Amino acid sequence: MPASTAARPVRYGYFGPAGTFTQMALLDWEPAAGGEHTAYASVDAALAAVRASEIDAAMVPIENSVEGGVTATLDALSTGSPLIVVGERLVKIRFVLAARPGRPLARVATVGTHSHAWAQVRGWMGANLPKATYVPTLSTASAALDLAPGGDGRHDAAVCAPIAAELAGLDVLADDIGDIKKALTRFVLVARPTAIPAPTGADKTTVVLYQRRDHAGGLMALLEQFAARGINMTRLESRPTKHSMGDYCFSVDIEGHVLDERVGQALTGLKRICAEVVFLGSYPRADRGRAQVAPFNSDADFQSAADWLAALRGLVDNS
Ligand SMILES: O=C(O)C(=O)C[C@]1(C(=O)O)C=C[C@@H](O)C=C1
Repeated sequence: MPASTAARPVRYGYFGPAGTFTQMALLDWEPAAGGEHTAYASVDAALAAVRASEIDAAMVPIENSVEGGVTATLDALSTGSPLIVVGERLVKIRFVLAARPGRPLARVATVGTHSHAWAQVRGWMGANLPKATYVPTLSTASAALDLAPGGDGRHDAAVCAPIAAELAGLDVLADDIGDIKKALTRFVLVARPTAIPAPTGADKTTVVLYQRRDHAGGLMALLEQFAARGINMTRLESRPTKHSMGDYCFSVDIEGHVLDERVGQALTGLKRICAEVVFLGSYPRADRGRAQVAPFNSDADFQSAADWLAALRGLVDNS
């Protein structure tokens, strides 16, 4: 998505407030100077604003290397009016424990943060503040902002990014408290389905698959569509459809672009056998990694096979 069109700058939204890791992802995509950046209090609110055309695109978290999928995002993308992912960013996660000036670590009994952040510091909390009670907040930055002058936070300390502690005027009681030092969160930029980004050779495609009916080997039949075309998957998650107990859909990321023959053919196969295939976009990979393609699945391989079939069909006597 270009930063601006001739008519006006692109209007971006993000899961905020200022100081979230999501804002860092958006600033990495598009420094604030070039466009409008609006903070939304939840993933749902940011995506609803895209759907309502209040903004052109929203940055939201989708996957963390420690805690896994961000279910609010997966669910909001798979239902409702169509949206597509037009890009992604990876952000290194570094957490601090921050409190109002003057409060020592020994007087921290309650800790506020986002549920995904809490899951990433549980070990540190167990070792350093074993009696602390967890207080869920909308985001890591809102946990910090609640403790700023005038804020109504009832927790004693926040787990947040260093920038969020700074913006809220808090003291850092402990730095780099994540249990896994190399933690990364993946964020996606989501827009209304206008133009799909052109292939770059290092792309990903995201789909949500709904089975026609639950049956033995059902998931295997879906995955075979990828395996048979040498396609590597980078994420697979099952999510309840919310219609009935035990009814699941599958959210999948694969390597490749909808214009790649092998991806197009796999999607065609899925469309045939699934009740519904929600296409959530083909977009450049943040890590620029090129697709692993099993032998004999290149565009040229598909083309020569198609030429062979066309030649055979050309011999059919239609008279
Ligand atoms: O609360 C934030 O700062 C966010 O951007 C959300 C979020 C997430 O949803 O996973 C992003 C990165 C961290 O892993 C923790 C929280």
